[in-house]
Amino acid sequence: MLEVRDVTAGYGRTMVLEKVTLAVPPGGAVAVMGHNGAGKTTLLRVAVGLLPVRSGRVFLDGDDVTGLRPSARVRRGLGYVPQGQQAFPQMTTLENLRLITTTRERIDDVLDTFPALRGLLSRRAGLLSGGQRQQLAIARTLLTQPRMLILDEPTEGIQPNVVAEIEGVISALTERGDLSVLLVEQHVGFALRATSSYCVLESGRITSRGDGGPAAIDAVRAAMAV
Ligand SMILES: Nc1ncnc2c1ncn2[C@@H]1O[C@H](COP(=O)(O)OP(=O)(O)OP(=O)(O)O)[C@@H](O)[C@H]1O
Repeated sequence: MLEVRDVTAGYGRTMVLEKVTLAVPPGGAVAVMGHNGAGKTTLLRVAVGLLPVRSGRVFLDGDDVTGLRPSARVRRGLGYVPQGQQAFPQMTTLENLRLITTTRERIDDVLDTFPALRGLLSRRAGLLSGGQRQQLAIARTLLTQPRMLILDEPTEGIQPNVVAEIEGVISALTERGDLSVLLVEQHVGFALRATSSYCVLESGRITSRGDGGPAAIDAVRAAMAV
């Protein structure tokens, strides 16, 4: 589980987050929504340890990890998939996966979640579509066997006809029960279907939060229309 408690953080003298509190329970899935520039990526960077807090604390499985580097948080079960479908373009899909582990069983296990990648193992990552590269990026992170997975806008820049495929993969992950998920996502309908609760971030503050599910769409749209 992840808890961000009363966090204020920013860049230089500019504070982006103001006393943000958010918890992802064990096995739970929380969506963070908000307009461009609201501070969503900044919040994820604080959770991962890429940006220090100005005040407040970050807890992972109940332990205070505020002062820990990203690598130490990864060792404690945190997985982070940043924006932009990152992969090594000159390497094949399989080579990208084998950078994380060479254990074939673990790669096979992860490929069960991404059957679309099975036929692409010898293709260079630079030749994959955006949707395929996003699946590869998530697969690579899953190979580290995280208990807490953080995803930053996984459907961004993906062609509309394959967005549903990405959504299917993420919904399967949030339903696993042994994985907690924090998801930043612009597609409100999908984000609410895939998660059990949501919060809306506006100008670095959480202005609305509640249970997920399709019934929350109107509340989120209203919160984001302000
Ligand atoms: N490295 C940085 N240095 C200075 N300011 C930054 C930096 N990264 C982001 N910001 C600023 O912090 C604010 C929040 O940015 P952030 O990327 O967290 O927003 P976001 O909600 O994720 O937006 P988007 O949906 O566009 O990704 C913005 O005003 C942005 O310009």
